Amino acid sequence: MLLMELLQVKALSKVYPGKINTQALTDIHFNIEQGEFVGIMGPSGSGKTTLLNVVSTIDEPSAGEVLIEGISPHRMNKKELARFRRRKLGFVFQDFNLLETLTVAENIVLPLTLDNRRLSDIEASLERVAGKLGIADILKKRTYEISGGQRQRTAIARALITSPAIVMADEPTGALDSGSARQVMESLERLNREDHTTLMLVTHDPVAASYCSRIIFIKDGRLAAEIHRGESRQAFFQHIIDALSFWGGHSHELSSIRV
Ligand SMILES: Nc1ncnc2c1ncn2[C@@H]1O[C@H](COP(=O)(O)OP(=O)(O)OP(=O)(O)O)[C@@H](O)[C@H]1O
Repeated sequence: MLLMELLQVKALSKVYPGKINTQALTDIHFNIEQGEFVGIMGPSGSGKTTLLNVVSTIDEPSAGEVLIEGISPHRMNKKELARFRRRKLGFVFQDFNLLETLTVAENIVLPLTLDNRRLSDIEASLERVAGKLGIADILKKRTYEISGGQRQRTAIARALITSPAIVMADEPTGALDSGSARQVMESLERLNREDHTTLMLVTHDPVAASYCSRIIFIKDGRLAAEIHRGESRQAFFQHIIDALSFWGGHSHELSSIRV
């Protein structure tokens, strides 16, 4: 497949109005190509979540433009935007956002049932994503009966079931122990490698970030640096640590971490 700019972010700024305005993002430019796995890092308060929220249409930009597959979702009306989100975007959150009263399977297929798909299509899609995420054997369980890592893999399966253009994740490993975090990141890496799923995630965890193919650092709401992964995840991890100690962002916590 030809490389294509799946996401284009142009001159993006975000101001939160208040007694004193907060300039959370200033003149951000970057692109994500189809099949990339991009991490966003930076110190606390640097604007990572704001960036993800504006790019993922949860929030509105104050200036500038976001294009997804060449289309500007921020110009859509409410109904168009809801449909665009459901079909084109996959969301993964730190705290999973699963419905406790539903089973794992029911949670995963929710976006399709909301879209009135045929039952046979829904079942085929469920089988496909559950297999990919290694959760085929827990589909009948309720979400309170499964582990944190399994919950997050359920949430990822739900994000993927519509075959979205891009999956966006905010601290997907933030609520997990290191072993479950690793499994979740390995699942995401596999989805990216085998299916060319395009992923954008915000993380402060350099181990999680080392599974990405590119990291964009932001500081004080501006783009600060960008690094690419070569062959080895170990070497990329070291690059990330070096960049964090230069640009700021949790590097002091890392002295004893194993990759
Ligand atoms: N809803 C809001 N209203 C006003 N100011 C906000 C709002 N959300 C974030 N901010 C401010 O915007 C700036 C960027 O915040 P943001 O949450 O995007 O940073 P972050 O890099 O994700 O931080 P963290 O790593 O701590 O989650 C901060 O100064 C923050 O206080």
